[in-house]
Amino acid sequence: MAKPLQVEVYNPNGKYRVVSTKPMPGTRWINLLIEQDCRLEICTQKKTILSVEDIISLIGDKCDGVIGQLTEDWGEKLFSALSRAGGKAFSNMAVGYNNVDVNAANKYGVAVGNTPGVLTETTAELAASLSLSAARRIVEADEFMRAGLYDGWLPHLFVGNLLKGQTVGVIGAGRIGSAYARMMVEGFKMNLIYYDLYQSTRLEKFVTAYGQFLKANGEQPVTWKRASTMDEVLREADVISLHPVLDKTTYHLVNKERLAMMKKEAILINCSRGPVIDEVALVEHLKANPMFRVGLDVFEDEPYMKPGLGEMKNAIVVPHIASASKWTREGMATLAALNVLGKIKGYPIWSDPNRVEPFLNENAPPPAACPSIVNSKALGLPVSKL
Ligand SMILES: NC(=O)C1=CN([C@@H]2O[C@H](COP(=O)(O)OP(=O)(O)OC[C@H]3O[C@@H](n4cnc5c(N)ncnc54)[C@H](O)[C@@H]3O)[C@@H](O)[C@H]2O)C=CC1
Ligand SMILES: O=C(O)C(=O)CO
Repeated sequence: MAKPLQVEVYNPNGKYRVVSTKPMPGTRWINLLIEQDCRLEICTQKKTILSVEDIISLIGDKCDGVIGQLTEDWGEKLFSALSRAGGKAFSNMAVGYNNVDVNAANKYGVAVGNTPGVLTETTAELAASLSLSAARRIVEADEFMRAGLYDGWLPHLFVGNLLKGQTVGVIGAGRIGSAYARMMVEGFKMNLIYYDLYQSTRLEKFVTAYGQFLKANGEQPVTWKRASTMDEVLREADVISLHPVLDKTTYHLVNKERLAMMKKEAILINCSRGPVIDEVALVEHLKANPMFRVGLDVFEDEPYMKPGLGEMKNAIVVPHIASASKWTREGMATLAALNVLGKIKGYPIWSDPNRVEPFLNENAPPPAACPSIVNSKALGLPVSKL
């Protein structure tokens, strides 16, 4: 028999058994669970990505709920194991849940939570950082400096792109895409073109109002346009940032043909999910177009990069850190724990997953609701009146 995974146990006599597959930042989430009579078991095994078998062993014979990670494969096997153990709730510590087979969860009556809202600005800030770093070639310049190659100012040294007055393109203007768009428009006075299945009226109103403000101050106003196709964004924008969910419709959304539509000196940013870009085609495109630059937080075969990507000077690569601010990660842990706790306690579902602030206020008890359950309708769960 395989050796059991290492766990740390809090409140051993708690009535409800909750498992967290990883230690998570902060302590509030731990306290919230143990104050509500949960025995919490946190897997502390030194193994970055747990297998399905590892998680089945953590679930064991009795488990009321699990807090898991986006690196885990939550499908039929795990939901059936959780259901057999009496579990009714699982929450990803992430807003994206492409690692979860929601139909399988529905089949076993397991509620699936995610953590929207708390990571919107943090993720958008990283997309903005990558945009700036790519435009001004910051990583290349840093490497050059550290290599001792700088021997004096030169007119052509690391010349990049001025963002002001250029066009920023956003694909997927939901919570994060809209926050990124606002940062780039307001911060750098860029014009906006976006593509989404839905109209983002709040974003449009923001850019209109900011444009009017600039005009009233004698400056060139910024503009916005909602594109009717994604290709329009790719052709027109100078900086393009990808923020859709990953599903069948967005897999390889950016492929060889679409890369060819983009401007030769365009910048492409991906802080959504790796498979939204065909990474093999991207490597070829980067090789053929040295002035084209990318900033990537996510990768098609995470944690691996496709061959050649790591050697490309025109690529900035960071290890899926877009949501990595202390406040956000602690908030994600809190929301994930409250999703599981709320379902165990029979609480209703919070009516607006875009308005999660009441759950994050450390000076007040959280509302008696599950902050965000993605399959609440399918399971017929009641909605909170709060
Ligand atoms: N790199 C990281 O650390 C992080 C990555 N993410 C990723 O970002 C994604 C978006 O998060 P939110 O903005 O909170 O979600 P959201 O649901 O508010 O926004 C997603 C948007 O994508 C749009 N969309 C869906 N299919 C599309 C298509 N085929 N073409 C164009 N637009 C499409 C939707 O209409 C929606 O407006 C998450 O699902 C997750 O995968 C989120 C947080 C951190
Ligand atoms: O929340 C998500 O979807 C993430 O990728 C976490 O950073």
